[in-house]
Amino acid sequence: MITVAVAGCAGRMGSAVVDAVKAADDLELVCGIDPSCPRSSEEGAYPVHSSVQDAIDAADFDVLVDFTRPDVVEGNLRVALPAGVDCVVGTTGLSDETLAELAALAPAGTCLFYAPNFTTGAVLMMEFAKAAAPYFPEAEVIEMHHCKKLDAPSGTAVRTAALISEARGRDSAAPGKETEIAGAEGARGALVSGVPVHSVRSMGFVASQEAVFGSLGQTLTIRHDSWDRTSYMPGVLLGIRSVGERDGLIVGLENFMA
Ligand SMILES: NC(=O)C1=CN([C@@H]2O[C@H](COP(=O)(O)OP(=O)(O)OC[C@H]3O[C@@H](n4cnc5c(N)ncnc54)[C@H](OP(=O)(O)O)[C@@H]3O)[C@@H](O)[C@H]2O)C=CC1
Ligand SMILES: O=C(O)C1=N[C@H](C(=O)O)C[C@H](O)C1
Repeated sequence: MITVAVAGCAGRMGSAVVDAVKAADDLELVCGIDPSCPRSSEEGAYPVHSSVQDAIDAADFDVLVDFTRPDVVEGNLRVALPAGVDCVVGTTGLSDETLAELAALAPAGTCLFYAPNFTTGAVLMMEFAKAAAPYFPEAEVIEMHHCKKLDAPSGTAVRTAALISEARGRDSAAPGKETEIAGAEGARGALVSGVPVHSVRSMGFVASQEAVFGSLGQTLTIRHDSWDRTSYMPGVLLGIRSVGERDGLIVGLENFMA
């Protein structure tokens, strides 16, 4: 049995993870961590703590899952990793440098696993974008999310841009040569790893992304949509089941996909 604590258990993702862990025969939900936690406390089915330190003081668990906030996750990991708790992190907004620094806080045998996106479809979308990148001089990323998302651009878009940039080894030719219209700066998006990234926030979306490639007389669009947060759960459970056998920093669900 793998024992699990879920940070952000009252949130959109955290509450779905709680349900998925409870439904899995080989996993045991030890507690949640969430200072607001209305849903969990009402249900009363499992203890909910207001900090990771309180959770560690109260009970042992093998894995901490974190779906909290970009301004909270680092503090949670600074407590959990030195205590030797394997961490499965979906919260976006941490830089590569910070992830490496946090992983170094953990004793040998402890794993920090971060996936900017836990859906198999988004992992494949990024792999296909990486494969296409060398063949197209232009590439741009458009990501579309629900209005309550706190960060922009999305973690998936940042990772996709980095993969495109690595695969083609040069910046896009497009941005920077246009005349900016006063009051409309930013129309060409944010340059991430040399790739323009555009963020849309609207009701109706959960999470969608297009990687748009262009060359002479042709475009290639690679698109992924998550229409429901259940799409992330198989990947999160795979991460929980896999981290115990791994060590150090691992970035990306592709590392565990067969
Ligand atoms: N990697 C992936 O596949 C995915 C990643 N995400 C990422 O996950 C993160 C969470 O997203 P989402 O579930 O939509 O956000 P929510 O705002 O719905 O959930 C976050 C929860 O964390 C709580 N929280 C705040 N501070 C703490 C703390 N110190 N300890 C524990 N919990 C805390 C929040 O409480 P309060 O509301 O009171 O602040 C809230 O209940 C985001 O960074 C998002 O980008 C989302 C979907 C998929
Ligand atoms: O906040 C979200 O909802 C999502 N966040 C992740 C990201 O920033 O890429 C993953 C997915 O896009 C949903």
